[in-house]
Amino acid sequence: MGNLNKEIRDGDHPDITEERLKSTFDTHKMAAQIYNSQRAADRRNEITSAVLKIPELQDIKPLPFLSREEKVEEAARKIGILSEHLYDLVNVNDGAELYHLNNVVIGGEGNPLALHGVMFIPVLQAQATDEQKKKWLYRAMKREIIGTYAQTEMGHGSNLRKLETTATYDKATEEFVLNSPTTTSMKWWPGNLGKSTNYAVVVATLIINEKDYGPHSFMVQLRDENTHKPLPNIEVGDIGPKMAYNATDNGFLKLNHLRIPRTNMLMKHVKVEKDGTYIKPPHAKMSYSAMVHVRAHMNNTMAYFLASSLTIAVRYSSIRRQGHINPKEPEVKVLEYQTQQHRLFPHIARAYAFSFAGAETVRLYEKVKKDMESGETELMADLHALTSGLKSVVTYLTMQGIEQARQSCGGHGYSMASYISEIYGIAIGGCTYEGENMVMLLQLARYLMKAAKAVKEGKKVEGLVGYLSAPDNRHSLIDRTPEKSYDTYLKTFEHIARQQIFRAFDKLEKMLTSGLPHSEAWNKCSVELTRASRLHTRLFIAQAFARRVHDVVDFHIKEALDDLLHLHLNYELLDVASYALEDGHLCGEQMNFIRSELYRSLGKIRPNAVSYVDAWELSDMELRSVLGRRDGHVYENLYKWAQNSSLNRTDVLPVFEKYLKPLMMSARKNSKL
Ligand SMILES: CCCCCCCCC/C=C/C(=O)SCCNC(=O)CCNC(=O)[C@H](O)C(C)(C)COP(=O)(O)OP(=O)(O)OC[C@H]1O[C@@H](n2cnc3c(N)ncnc32)[C@H](O)[C@@H]1OP(=O)(O)O
Ligand SMILES: Cc1cc2nc3c(=O)[nH]c(=O)nc-3n(C[C@H](O)[C@H](O)[C@H](O)COP(=O)(O)OP(=O)(O)OC[C@H]3O[C@@H](n4cnc5c(N)ncnc54)[C@H](O)[C@@H]3O)c2cc1C
Repeated sequence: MGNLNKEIRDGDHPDITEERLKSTFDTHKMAAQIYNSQRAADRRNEITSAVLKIPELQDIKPLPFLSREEKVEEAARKIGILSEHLYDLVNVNDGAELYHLNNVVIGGEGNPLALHGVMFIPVLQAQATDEQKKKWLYRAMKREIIGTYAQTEMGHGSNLRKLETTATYDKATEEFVLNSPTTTSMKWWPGNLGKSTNYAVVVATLIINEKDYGPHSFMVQLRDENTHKPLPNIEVGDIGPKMAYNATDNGFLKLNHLRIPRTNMLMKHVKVEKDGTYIKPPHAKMSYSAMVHVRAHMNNTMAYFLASSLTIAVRYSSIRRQGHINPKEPEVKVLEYQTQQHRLFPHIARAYAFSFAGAETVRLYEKVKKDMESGETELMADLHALTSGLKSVVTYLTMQGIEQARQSCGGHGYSMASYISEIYGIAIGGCTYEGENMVMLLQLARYLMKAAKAVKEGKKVEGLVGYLSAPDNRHSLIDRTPEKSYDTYLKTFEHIARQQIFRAFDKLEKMLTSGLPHSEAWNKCSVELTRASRLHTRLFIAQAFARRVHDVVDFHIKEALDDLLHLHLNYELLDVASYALEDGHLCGEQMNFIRSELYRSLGKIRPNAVSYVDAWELSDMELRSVLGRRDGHVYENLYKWAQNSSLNRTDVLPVFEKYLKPLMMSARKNSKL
């Protein structure tokens, strides 16, 4: 049968092997849970092995030692080589395989085709007519052209209805005139817009006969297909270095009365006829589909970022020895400290939870996408509410978890050798892109307030907000349930979310009744509203985790996931317990119960800690971290890694003669006086 932990190899650091030998579950079977099927988990490993055999696809040196130009070039070089091998390495119609290939070969810092795959192709798939697909989509899929999604402007990102770029219809020539009238109207931020792409779907405010029809999508050719020079009336460039993600050329774009044919507006759902007649889409927000596409997939991306940093931190914590618990025994692995466990294990549980919630979200997204193809839009509001809440909560909690992982690695966590700072930098972009987190929490709040209103009016609500109509206990039964029955926990989460939703609703209603205009009342309640959204979303995440554990058949996997779920529920509940203490739903005694369950959980997770992160099956190539090495041989490799520093090329730097020597000479001269 072999070892349950599939990462064990001869020659590994004995401390990490010791951890792996304790595994109570088969890590590859657990990978099947994380990646949603055994086949998907197998394919990831097959792809990694195949990539490792292609020398040109390996990093030329550790990425932190590359300049920005070198990063951009490296990513482009690899994209070129990948194109030659693509069909041998992956099924190009499988998004998960492509995503994995990208993570292994290129990593998260970006590449010239990042937005091409993530938004340009999806927006064409969703919003282009069949004729437009023939013209652009199939060429895009073959990579004959490279595109991006250019929506955000220097002055407006969140409030799409105030985009300043205009697309004015000229009936006489049957063209749209695209114009950026001000500095703030310049497109600013779109990934790969700066230097890589030659096409973009540009989102602009449609004007017909001086009437504003709001944001619409237009296909714009930016650069000559052969010379790559920007076309006339187009200014385009890179916006400069960012916190991270610097292999990507996020760009700016200024359109100067650029004329494009009428047929360049994406018209699957919405139309402008030759005579300027506007035909409405079946749902006003269908053109927001590319954003919903990314939001729906972000849970899994964030779970991946979180799992990556935890893999690094937990593996490192198993070989790092410092201090004593029993003074008579040798120094312990830092993973033995309860504080270290409390710092890391709840985030491991969250990474699993986000992945399971992500799988449910993608399923709903796929259904809505299919419905939309036939003009059916009923579930769009549910999906928008769910993805708005999840993208906000999951990115925020991921940020917290990655930072804890960094701190848990002590000083070496701060070195780029850990690579955690880059992962952090890439991940936290998610708090902002695809809708700033507060803005998106407030979108969910609109949906929750509608549901609360319906309940107050005596109507029954269903689906994601069904619990608002369900019976509630005055007091939580949390300490009176048999072990491994999570119903009472979930009921307590429901109670907390319900109370906060109605608290925000009542506050809003009171202000409205007092005569305050809706938008002002809304603003004055917005902190309470975002709290309601967060609690509703955290309930969903806990429910999705419990649903998955419930469905698992394999005994050992179920047991291991059950331990994580138990930790998750106790940790998360403690985090939001003040809401339940306020109205006496939980009492002090129950808080003690939750705390002691949490500490018990940490102990239960401890022997499997390395295996829980190993189950993500993240190879050394994709982790790019000295601290997170699979074999645990960190110290000698830290030293090797530092040799890459260009400062070590000579023993004495020119700055010595130029600045330091004169400084010291003059100081010495002065002290002799
Ligand atoms: C490797 C990987 C790592 C790295 C990968 C890195 C890739 C990064 C790529 C990043 C790309 C980007 O950021 S692209 C740019 C992303 N930009 C954004 O996300 C902008 C965020 N802003 C918005 O989405 C909008 O402006 C929003 C906030 C929703 C407000 O829109 P509006 O003003 O038009 O609408 P409102 O008046 O607020 O709402 C009117 C009604 O419409 C509903 N509504 C709004 N949007 C809806 C939607 N999508 N579907 C259904 N319904 C919707 C609302 O719920 C309301 O319903 P009722 O309540 O019933 O009336
Ligand atoms: C890494 C990265 C990649 C990106 N890629 C792309 C891309 O490919 N294509 C593209 O088009 N864009 C892209 N963007 C832009 C991104 O989508 C926007 O920056 C994002 O939507 C936020 O909008 P904003 O910058 O206007 O923020 P702002 O709205 O200016 O936010 C500033 C503050 O105002 C608050 N605020 C704003 N409106 C409200 C409100 N109504 N209620 C309460 N508070 C509010 C926010 O909460 C925030 O605290 C990218 C951004 C980043 C960081």
